[in-house]
Amino acid sequence: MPSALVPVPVVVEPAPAKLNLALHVTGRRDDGYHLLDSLVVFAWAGDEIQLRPGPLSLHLDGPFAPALTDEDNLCLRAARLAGGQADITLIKNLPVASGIGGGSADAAAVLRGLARMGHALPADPQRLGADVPVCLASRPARMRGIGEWVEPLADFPPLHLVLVNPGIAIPTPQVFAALAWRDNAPLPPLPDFTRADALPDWLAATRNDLQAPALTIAPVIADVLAALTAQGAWLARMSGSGATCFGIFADARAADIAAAALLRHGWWAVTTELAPPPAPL
Ligand SMILES: C[C@@](CO)(OP(=O)(O)O)[C@H](O)COP(=O)(O)OP(=O)(O)OC[C@H]1O[C@@H](n2ccc(N)nc2=O)[C@H](O)[C@@H]1O
Ligand SMILES: Nc1ncnc2c1ncn2[C@@H]1O[C@H](COP(=O)(O)OP(=O)(O)O)[C@@H](O)[C@H]1O
Repeated sequence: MPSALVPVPVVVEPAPAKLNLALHVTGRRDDGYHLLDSLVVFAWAGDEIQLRPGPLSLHLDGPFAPALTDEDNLCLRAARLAGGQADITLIKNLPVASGIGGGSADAAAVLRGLARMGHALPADPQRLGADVPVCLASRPARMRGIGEWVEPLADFPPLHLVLVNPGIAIPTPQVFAALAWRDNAPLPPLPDFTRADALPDWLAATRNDLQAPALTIAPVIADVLAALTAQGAWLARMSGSGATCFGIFADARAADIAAAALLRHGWWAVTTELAPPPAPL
């Protein structure tokens, strides 16, 4: 007689892409890390983490899995920091080293997933990366310090986004090292973003200070930004240390048309919207 199949419980945790809608570099600490003031949001487009009971192990799947190795993977480092055991599958949908926090979002998703399996969150998630605290929250937030101060925002308007990566991985330290000026003003005061035009007006008064140094390393970023603008984005800007750029469009149809055109350049391009916050832990 065949033995009864016992379903293995799976915890599925999304790892949404992190987007720095604005990023001002406001100083540098003695240890070389930079002080940031950034408005961060999270998009549906992202990786996926699956956790099954078992000894610690990692399986890589998805279109960008070949760009990664298992040993130094942030998923395993996150599980070790939390003292958790799990058989982890990472579906890698996001380009690697591309300014949208893929590794940090994966690490944060592993920590959230392990918490759902009964493990405590580590007290110091930023040891995994400066972006991990904001990725743990995974909701619109202002991020300061080197990333350890995260203030979630109460309300945020929906956005129709296109993410574009020209296929160049840029190491984050190289971009910070190429900064010409490190002592910029903080972000302007945050308005009530639900007010009509508050977000476009506010974004127009902000920048990504890492965009200029990234352009010196990967000039193709200028082509990506120009293509997003030509497709009708009301804002085209690089995220984090690049090279992924985002365009904000008036509606989903305009974003879809733009993404189709950008794919014809041979670039990675997806339409997406803001992700809902993770289920409470
Ligand atoms: C620049 C940002 C903006 O959100 O995003 P990404 O481009 O990585 O997505 C982040 O601050 C990146 O965070 P994360 O990728 O976790 O950085 P870490 O692994 O801690 O640091 C990688 C390296 O970047 C530099 N670094 C990072 C963060 C920071 N506030 N100052 C820095 O100077 C340091 O040289 C550090 O050695
Ligand atoms: N799960 C992971 N996903 C992406 N990158 C990872 C992961 N684990 C380790 N890394 C390493 O972390 C570095 C930063 O990758 P990533 O977080 O995608 O970039 P960024 O911080 O620019 O958004 C890469 O060099 C990559 O090799």
